[in-house]
Amino acid sequence: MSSQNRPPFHTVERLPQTGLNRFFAAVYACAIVALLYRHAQTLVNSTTLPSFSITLSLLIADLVLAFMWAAAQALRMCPIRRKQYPENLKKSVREEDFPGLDVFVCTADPYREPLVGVVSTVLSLMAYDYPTEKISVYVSDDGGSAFTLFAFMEAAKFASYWLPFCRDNNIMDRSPHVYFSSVHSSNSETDKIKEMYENMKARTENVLNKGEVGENYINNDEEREAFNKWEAGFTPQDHPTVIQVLLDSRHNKDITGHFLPNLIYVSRQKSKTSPHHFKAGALNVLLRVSTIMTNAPLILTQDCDMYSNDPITTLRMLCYVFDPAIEPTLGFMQFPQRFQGINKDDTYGSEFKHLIRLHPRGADALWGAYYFGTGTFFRRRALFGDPTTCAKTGIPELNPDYAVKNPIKSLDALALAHTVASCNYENQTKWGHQIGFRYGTLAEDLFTGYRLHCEGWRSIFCDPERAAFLGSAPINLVDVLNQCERWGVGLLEIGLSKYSPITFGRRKMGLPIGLGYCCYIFWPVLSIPTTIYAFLPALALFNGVSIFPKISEPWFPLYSFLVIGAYGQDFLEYMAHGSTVKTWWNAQRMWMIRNISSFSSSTVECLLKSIGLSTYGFTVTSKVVDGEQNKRYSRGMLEFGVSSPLFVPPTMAAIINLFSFIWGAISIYNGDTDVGESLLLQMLLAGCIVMNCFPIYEAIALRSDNGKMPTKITMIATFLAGTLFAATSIIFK
Ligand SMILES: O=c1ccn([C@@H]2O[C@H](COP(=O)(O)OP(=O)(O)O[C@H]3O[C@H](CO)[C@@H](O)[C@H](O)[C@H]3O)[C@@H](O)[C@H]2O)c(=O)[nH]1
Ligand SMILES: [Mn+2]
Repeated sequence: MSSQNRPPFHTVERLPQTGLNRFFAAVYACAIVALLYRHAQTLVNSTTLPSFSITLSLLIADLVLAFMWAAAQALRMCPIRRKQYPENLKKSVREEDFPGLDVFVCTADPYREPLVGVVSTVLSLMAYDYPTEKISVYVSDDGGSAFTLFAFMEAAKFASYWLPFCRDNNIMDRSPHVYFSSVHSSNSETDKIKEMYENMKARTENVLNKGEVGENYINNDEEREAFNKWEAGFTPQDHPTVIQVLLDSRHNKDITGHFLPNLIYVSRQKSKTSPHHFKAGALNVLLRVSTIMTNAPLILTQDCDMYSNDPITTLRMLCYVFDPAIEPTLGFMQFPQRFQGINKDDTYGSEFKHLIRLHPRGADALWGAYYFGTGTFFRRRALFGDPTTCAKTGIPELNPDYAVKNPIKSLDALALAHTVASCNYENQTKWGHQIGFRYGTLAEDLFTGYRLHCEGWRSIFCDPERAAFLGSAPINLVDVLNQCERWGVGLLEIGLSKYSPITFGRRKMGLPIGLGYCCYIFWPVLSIPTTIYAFLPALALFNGVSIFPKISEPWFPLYSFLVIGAYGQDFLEYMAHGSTVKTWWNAQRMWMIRNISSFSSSTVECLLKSIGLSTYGFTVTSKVVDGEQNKRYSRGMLEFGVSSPLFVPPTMAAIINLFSFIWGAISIYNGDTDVGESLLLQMLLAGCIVMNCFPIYEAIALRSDNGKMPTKITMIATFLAGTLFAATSIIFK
């Protein structure tokens, strides 16, 4: 059937708010210009050093905010929404014609990434409604752990029961971990599978707890030989390559006689002396190994905690692959990260509504959605050079067009796979620079997508109602802030490199797309204005110095409009997207905390890194759920507990704003009309920050559980806050 007269595989719709967004942007832009004019005027007229520095600080803060606002507007200009019709695809395309799919799953630490969750993710992906013999799952184990290999050996056995069970009963939750946590009453078949699952889980946990794969857990010589690779001296940081084919779709069948997908365990060679480029390096090894073994034209990259939540996601993706109008330059398709286990009002603002779900719709309309590291289907070819020229790798088998001849277990294929997984293989090659996932940043995901876009590849954002993938988000503040700090470092590494979106990106793709990227890449610079606004107005208030306009001045309504406009738009977008008021409130609180804590720390780290004083690396976010912590999280409490320096800035902001606010309130009560008049905006700002900091006061003074604020942090923050009060009172005098 020609593509003109068949029912559509997908549609695009422009979102109705576009006109309103544009109008509001025009008005708001005028207000920003007026504000900057006021700052310039005040700066010129300022006569004392304190007033000059205050105005300069506010000018810098507002310039950064204005820049980030402009960047976001690029994404608000014409957002679109896409829909897929997999039922139409199924009518027009035969299953035999579906392309092969290589799935990459990365894991890095069996202790921080619990194995039951990791194997459940992989099982959920193996169980797609897709011809099983066309799926190959490659697991990268950067933890170099025999326990991870053992867990996958167990999973391979369990798969031959689990896959037919899902298929025959049309199960939607294909992660066994998720399915068995919700299904209780059942029939004998379910009970049997559940028992097998529990058994697999128990064996995996036993091995991990014992710290060795005991002889009674090993079934045959092939398995024994595999574990023999963990000889003395084998450590996660220093070990040879281990590649183990656990399922071979040409030979291994499930209990109903269907072929199983390929399942391959890969732990690349590591050496303390060669850089391994974290996740990007792991993905490049999988890219090479899979090119040699199966070379499927499509690739799905997945984090170990992001399981498939919808078995037809692969069909949705094919709706674009089979569209000849889109296909030639289609580099990748991104499904948003969505999360399971987030509490009712999302205490830590983990869903990142704008960055993950709303802004990509705008980017999709401009050129293409961002690559978020997980939930992404790539065309293999896109990772090998621009749409017109395929990069040369020097090995015929390492070419996206190569037709694989050797079976995956053949000695030739395995030998070559070991070679390309060795740690020196990439030296003096284009890997990580022009081929594969890109190096040089801890935000390898965004950077790789960005470079692909610069090369001329496009991408598509699919956000179906039922989440395609669900993953875990950290449930304690220190993990949240550490994760953000890493992102911040990674993003600044891109922003400060020769690939900055302001220069390189704008030249390659034009201003709007370059700006759209700035919204992500320069996200950490929000630390500058947020820190200024969190401290300066309160410190000035305490010293009776007015830095904002009086109520009677004509500038007062301008300030009110700028603040209410920005927060109001954000609030309305949250509401329109089905959030609760509390969710929005938490998100804006976390915006403040992240900016003054994680992102200011990222900025410092990045500066230190650029002069060679820091070797900040990729710390894997823990996916372990602690029972007590989880209880407090579900009650919406902020979890401090450990003495992290990242808690100091928010605690200082809490203390300084509280004192200044109380001082202001007392002055007003005493009839000091000047405070009511000229310091009103500072009072309001301090009041809002105090409201945001309620959980911090609670953690300092009212809690006795393990998640309370450590006394050490309270003392350090109080001391620093006191120093700031003292210092400013000298300056302002
Ligand atoms: O040296 C490493 C470090 C991490 N990982 C894997 O990378 C994934 C993401 O790590 P995680 O600790 O979960 O980081 P997050 O901050 O949650 O991840 C977000 O941010 C990363 C970039 O910082 C992206 O790669 C991810 O896709 C994105 O979900 C996990 O599967 C890890 O196992 C490796 O394979 N090797
Ligand atoms: Mn993660």
